[in-house]
Amino acid sequence: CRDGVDTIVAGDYVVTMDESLGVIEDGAVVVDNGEIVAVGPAKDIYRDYQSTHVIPGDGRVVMPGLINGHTHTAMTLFRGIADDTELMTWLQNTIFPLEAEFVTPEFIAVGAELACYEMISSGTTTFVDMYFYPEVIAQVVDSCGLRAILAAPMIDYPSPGFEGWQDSHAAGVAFVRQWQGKNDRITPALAPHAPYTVAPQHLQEVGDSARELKAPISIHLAETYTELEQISEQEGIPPIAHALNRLGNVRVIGAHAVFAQPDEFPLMASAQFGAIHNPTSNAKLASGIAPVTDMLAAGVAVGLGTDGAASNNDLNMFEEIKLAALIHKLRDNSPTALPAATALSLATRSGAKAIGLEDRIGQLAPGMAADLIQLSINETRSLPVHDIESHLVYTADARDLINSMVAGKLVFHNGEVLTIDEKQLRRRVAQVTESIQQALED
Ligand SMILES: CSC[C@H]1O[C@@H](n2cnc3c(O)ncnc32)[C@H](O)[C@@H]1O
Ligand SMILES: [Zn+2]
Repeated sequence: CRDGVDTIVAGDYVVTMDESLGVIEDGAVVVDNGEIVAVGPAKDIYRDYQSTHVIPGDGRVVMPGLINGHTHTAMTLFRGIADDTELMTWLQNTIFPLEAEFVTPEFIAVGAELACYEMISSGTTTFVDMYFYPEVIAQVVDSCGLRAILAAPMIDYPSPGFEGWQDSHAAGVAFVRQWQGKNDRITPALAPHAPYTVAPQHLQEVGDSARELKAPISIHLAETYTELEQISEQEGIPPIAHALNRLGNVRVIGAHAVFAQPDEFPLMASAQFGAIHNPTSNAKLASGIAPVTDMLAAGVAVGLGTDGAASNNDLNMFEEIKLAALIHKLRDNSPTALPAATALSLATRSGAKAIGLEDRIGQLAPGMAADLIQLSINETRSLPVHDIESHLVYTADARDLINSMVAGKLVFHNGEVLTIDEKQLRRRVAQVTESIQQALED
């Protein structure tokens, strides 16, 4: 009997997302030193391990923490400020001007903490972000305990903190150098905004920098039909092929891929590429529905994201999982198009592959980081539970969250975010909101 492990987390079900372990009934997960050391039937775990910290499992399910593959954290402060327009109008007429006026390091500190609060309380344990002042976001992530890939924005146009390409590129490289190897939970990355805001030779420069730094890239790709038309006309090939050709052999996390073309799929599947599907944002901006089932069938790694809270308007991954499971049935005119298990995988195992962290997260198995969530399956409003995967996709939501753990440390317990001072956060959000509202009235 091995005693003294940090934590044992039990569940009526442990949904491992691991191919051989599958779903374990009456199971438990053993956590030590930030990692999972064993997963199995609870009776075996209690026979083999002891801990002073045992989280009981009656009426609960344990699963991998959710992975949000595409966010713009501090856009939480623009929630609901510009609804019901299409992407280019939304960006150019509203969002870019708002960002020019309001985005400062203090704005980012408040907005990013608000985003982390929301993600922690809705079961996300890892996210991939692309927003201004990533060094400020990194401090927030460091202290709130989440895991993140934080990508420094690069764009050819003036934007908060930058004149244009040269200084945004230099700042991105400096950010990666500053944060690489500093915190196990934080992977610094580079974020050329999109093929329509970053010139082809600049994409090539980012690719070179990313290779030199061994850093991943996050980029918006093929989000709208306008982008497909514009890039195809300018470059003679569609946006994803264009970006991957220019960026070269480097890990690329491509947000949206709504207009991914079938003849791009083989390249997407063979490159170090992941497509992040953002169903709510794509629906709200009327961009379209990404060909997720076709990409999966072609072997492309696909993850799931919310996008920023200004185009969603929240960061709740349970909504994305359910919406993905529903809209692909409609798109493909088939109820079996995206089964519950596949939808769950987009936010866990497949999502981890799409962002290049499949060796650390996305499954509950020995050797993986101890990033997991425990949800109630005993709420009267959602009884009974006949099929746990169906329950997690179509019925469960953030209200069911009981515990959330990242790298072996609890960040959420019984309705409380343990790593963020909620009262102080609310005061800071109120101050920024008032200043935005005042400026908009003037
Ligand atoms: C360069 S930092 C990120 C930049 O992207 C903007 N943005 C937010 N959502 C989207 C989207 O869906 N497509 C393209 N660009 C988006 C954000 O406002 C920042 O300016
Ligand atoms: Zn985005």
